[in-house]
Amino acid sequence: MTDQPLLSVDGLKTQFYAEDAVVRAVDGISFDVEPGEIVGLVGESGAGKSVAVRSIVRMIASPGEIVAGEVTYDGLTLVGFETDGDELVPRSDTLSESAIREEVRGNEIAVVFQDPMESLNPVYTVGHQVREFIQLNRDLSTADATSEAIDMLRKVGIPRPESRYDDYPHEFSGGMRQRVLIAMALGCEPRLIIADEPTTALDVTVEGQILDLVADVQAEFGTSFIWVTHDMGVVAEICDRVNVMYLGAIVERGTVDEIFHDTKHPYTEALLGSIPRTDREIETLEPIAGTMPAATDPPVGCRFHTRCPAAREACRTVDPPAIDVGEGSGHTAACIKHGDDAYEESSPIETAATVVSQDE
Ligand SMILES: Nc1ncnc2c1ncn2[C@@H]1O[C@H](COP(=O)(O)OP(=O)(O)OP(=O)(O)O)[C@@H](O)[C@H]1O
Ligand code: NI
Repeated sequence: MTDQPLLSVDGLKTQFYAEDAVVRAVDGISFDVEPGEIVGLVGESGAGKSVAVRSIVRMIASPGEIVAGEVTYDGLTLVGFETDGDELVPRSDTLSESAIREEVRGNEIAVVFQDPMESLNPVYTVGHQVREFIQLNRDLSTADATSEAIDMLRKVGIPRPESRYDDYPHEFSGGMRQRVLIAMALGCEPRLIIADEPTTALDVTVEGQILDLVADVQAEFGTSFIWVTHDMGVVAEICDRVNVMYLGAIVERGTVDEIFHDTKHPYTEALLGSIPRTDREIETLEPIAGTMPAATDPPVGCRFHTRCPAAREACRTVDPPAIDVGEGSGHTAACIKHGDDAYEESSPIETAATVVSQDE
């Protein structure tokens, strides 16, 4: 492909500073989003998904800080650093926070966060906010924007949108508020929508409706999406490509087909095994052994080795790079099982996963 990616994330690192520890929430992730594609970001709770997408649009508040990496969107530098002596400092071409707020967020990139109240103003009616948001981003008369707002509210499954238009956010349930945010995002026709688990709180019927709507929008406008979820079922339904995240890092990346049918990373495998799928018996579901270590103190070597069923001695020392495991398709796995002699030559170690299976 000669096309430039719409969004490019390279080596992004974001940390939080606690009293006596540094939380390495996002620890050097890289991925691209091509025009018109839906990219999944999937992983367990605490993997760093929300911090990653917030970093992309520079919505990290103190005590958090983006400390390294680059994010470019359509030629604009959203995050960029250069060295100054032995320090990394923001590069001069990096957009200011106000420029990102005014020129990028909303009209170019719409963001749907996990908590809808973060984005809704309690003192204005829902309809007013949706209409204003649409008008801010599209050249529509108030009358046209009002009917567009009502139309979008209907499309995301809000019953009687004409009368709900004049209700305030607190008169909506959490699920309804989440749908309002999705309506806002879709209604302003951005080129990229970043959605952070927007359907997790909704029931499966509504979730299905919204995923269908996303597919329609994608087909009609060629909109790109980053879809954050911990649900592999959602990934299978709407994503083109997937990034699997564990403890601040992307451990496997590939097309949906590669991730599901040619799984290369033991974490992805465990994740798939722990989640209900229509093609598996419920009885075969197994939770991922052990718990994710704290992001203040990620394991040395491979960050997944403490829970990995396939871990060997070498996994304690080698921090695995993303290894190309496809045939030039971009399928990568950060696991030394694939093509590192050190793995072959070292012996299996006891981990949360192997101890559990011995107990059975
Ligand atoms: N404001 C904060 N201060 C300190 N640590 C934080 C803050 N926000 C997030 N973290 C830490 O960053 C890490 C990643 O959190 P994040 O919310 O990105 O995970 P997630 O993958 O989105 O999880 P979930 O699926 O539960 O939403 C966690 O260890 C979390 O505790
Ligand atoms: Ni999150």
